[in-house]
Amino acid sequence: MTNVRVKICGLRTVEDVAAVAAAGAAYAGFNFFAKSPRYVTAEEARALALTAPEGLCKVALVVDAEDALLDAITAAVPLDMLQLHGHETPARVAEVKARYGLPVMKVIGVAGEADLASLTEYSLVSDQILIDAKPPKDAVLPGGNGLTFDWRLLVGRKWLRPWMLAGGLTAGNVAEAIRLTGARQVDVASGVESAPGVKDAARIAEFVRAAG
Ligand SMILES: O=C(O)c1ccccc1N[C@@H]1O[C@H](COP(=O)(O)O)[C@@H](O)[C@H]1O
Repeated sequence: MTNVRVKICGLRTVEDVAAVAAAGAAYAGFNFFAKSPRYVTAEEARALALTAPEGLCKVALVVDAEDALLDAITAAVPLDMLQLHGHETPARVAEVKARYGLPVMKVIGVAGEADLASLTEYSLVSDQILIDAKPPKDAVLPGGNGLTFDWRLLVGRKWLRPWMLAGGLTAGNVAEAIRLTGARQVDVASGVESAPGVKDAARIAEFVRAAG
């Protein structure tokens, strides 16, 4: 385990989970957004989650999910956290947290200073905050696009909750992102893949090393 806690998101195979655990990442993310190349069904995620070693935090990524989907996911998959990656309001975040009894990480998409304004309000109802690049208006995916944002926006900031940095991180830029922002946790999806949705064990190991 490195000092900086790493989340590898969008795992689809047993080998992915093993690679994430072997590399020393702290979080393993399963993606339940159907349009994503990283999508897994609740049954697939259950099979993967059952192979995760104790201590690896298993996170379900959902986008504006209704209760029916969350009910199905939480019933099937042994989870440690929910990642809300859509337009969930603070009230919806609070509702999800209360209904499922799991820690909730709300995602804030950032393109400029103004996007940080909602962070305090979301911090009051979330256990963690994930700060990601805001997707382009015409993007199919609300995340996982391999896009960075201006990390200087985060310099010197303090928030009420633990937070994670995401958006276009790779083994080549993660150390600089951490140095600039002071992030103690980072998240990556596309930056450790050989093709969309295909994780690469060597890139995962390299990313975790570079973040450490
Ligand atoms: O990865 C996806 O396909 C995805 C789909 C829908 C919402 C979020 C998604 N991924 C999350 O996006 C960020 C950054 O991804 P990347 O490293 O820039 O590819 C990360 O938090 C993923 O969890």
